[in-house]
Amino acid sequence: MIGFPTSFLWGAATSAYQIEGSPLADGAGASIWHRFSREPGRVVGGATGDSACDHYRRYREDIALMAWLGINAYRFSVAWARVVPDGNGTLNPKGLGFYDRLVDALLAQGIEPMLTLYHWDLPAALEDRGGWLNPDSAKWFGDYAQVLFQALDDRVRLWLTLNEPWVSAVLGYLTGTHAPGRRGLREAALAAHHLLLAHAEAVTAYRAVGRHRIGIALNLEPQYAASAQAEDVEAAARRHIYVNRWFLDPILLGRYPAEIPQLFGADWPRRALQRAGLIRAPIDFLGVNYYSRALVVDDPSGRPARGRLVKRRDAQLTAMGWEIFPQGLTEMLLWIRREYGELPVYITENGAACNDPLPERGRVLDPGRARFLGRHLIAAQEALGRGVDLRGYFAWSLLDNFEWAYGYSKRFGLIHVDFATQRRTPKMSARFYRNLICRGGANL
Ligand SMILES: OC[C@@H]1[C@@H](O)[C@H](O)[C@@H](O)c2nc(CNc3ccccc3)cn21
Repeated sequence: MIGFPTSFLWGAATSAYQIEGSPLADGAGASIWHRFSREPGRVVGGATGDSACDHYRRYREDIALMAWLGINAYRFSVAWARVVPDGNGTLNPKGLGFYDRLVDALLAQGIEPMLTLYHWDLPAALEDRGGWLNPDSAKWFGDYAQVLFQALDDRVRLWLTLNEPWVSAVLGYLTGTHAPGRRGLREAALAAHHLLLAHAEAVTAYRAVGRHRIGIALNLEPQYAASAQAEDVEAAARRHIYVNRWFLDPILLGRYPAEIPQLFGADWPRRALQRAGLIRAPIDFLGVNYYSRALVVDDPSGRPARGRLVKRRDAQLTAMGWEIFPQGLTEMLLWIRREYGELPVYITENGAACNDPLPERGRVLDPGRARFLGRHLIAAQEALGRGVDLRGYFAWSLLDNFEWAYGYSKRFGLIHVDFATQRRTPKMSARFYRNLICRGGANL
């Protein structure tokens, strides 16, 4: 088995709304998650990101933990409304100042920053102007990206435009389970199209001023038919288009999959097809967020892909109910290479929610998470050995944090957070990952 290259990035990932807290501090504007989490019934336990991990104030302590962990890279996101409180207008120097200090503190520890421009927390002021349904949203995002490129491209060398635009569009505009909580197939398709145009706007802007590399992080999930019956095989194929190709094709090929308008039918925004070519602004690398596979049965009532997810009776599941399926990571990475050619890839998220025990004498025994990480790193190593240009791995997540609609009820962290006291406790999985990084991933 081929080893990991010495240049391999061993990282951990977070996002602004999930860890920072202080959402309105120092002139920051509200985001759609600040607003959505306050709506009754939206988040388990009525939780909000008001405190989260208090990272806005404790970032130096957290960077010391990163240094102890031995990671050489850290993926974080910028809260758009901290930097541009009304989303498209006056800059907030204090908001930008936080990220300026964060980047400097990371570099001082030899930790490479990977900056995600957008991780679901749209400024609420832009939602009031239609949000991702407004055709101007691409320009709003491009203007915001430009501000960050100017301020940080002298130190940030790895940029991501969007985190999982599929989730933003589908959960934010179809199922309504994420902010802004709207429900409509037409809205989801339109939001998705504008998110893709926004991605292209930022990449194009970066080409004019940027000196380093820019990509996008996508949730990619291999779709398997639950049986050999033709209707299940076809349902899995439809969901593969819906979950994976809907975004990969326009970003990497400049066209939507032919099947997409059929899946959406009359709800598909007609002009989208003509403008798909604008979306292919060549990227330098692809971020793959991998958690699990999907097992699919035919479901004529399921919209838009007419497929339903099932679980094998003997499946090993995480605390999210997601099947633990490391081989799906190898297969997804190999498929991307076959389908879209040689493109550097980073695993920008991979991790598991576990029912961790409470800290006891300064220890949290989470063997399941350590095993999850180990098995997925073996799967990543397999892909490397078969020619995938894999550049790095970012464990989700550095810290237990605000897990969106699940609030604080699901823990993904390598480091336990007691949200009442903000005490951090590295888990067994953190020690496992630290030891693994120390030996460059050898002897997995
Ligand atoms: O759920 C764990 C993480 C989440 O905390 C991150 O913010 C987000 O980037 C993230 N994406 C996935 C995988 N994609 C997904 C699919 C459906 C619903 C929610 C997430 C998992 N996660």
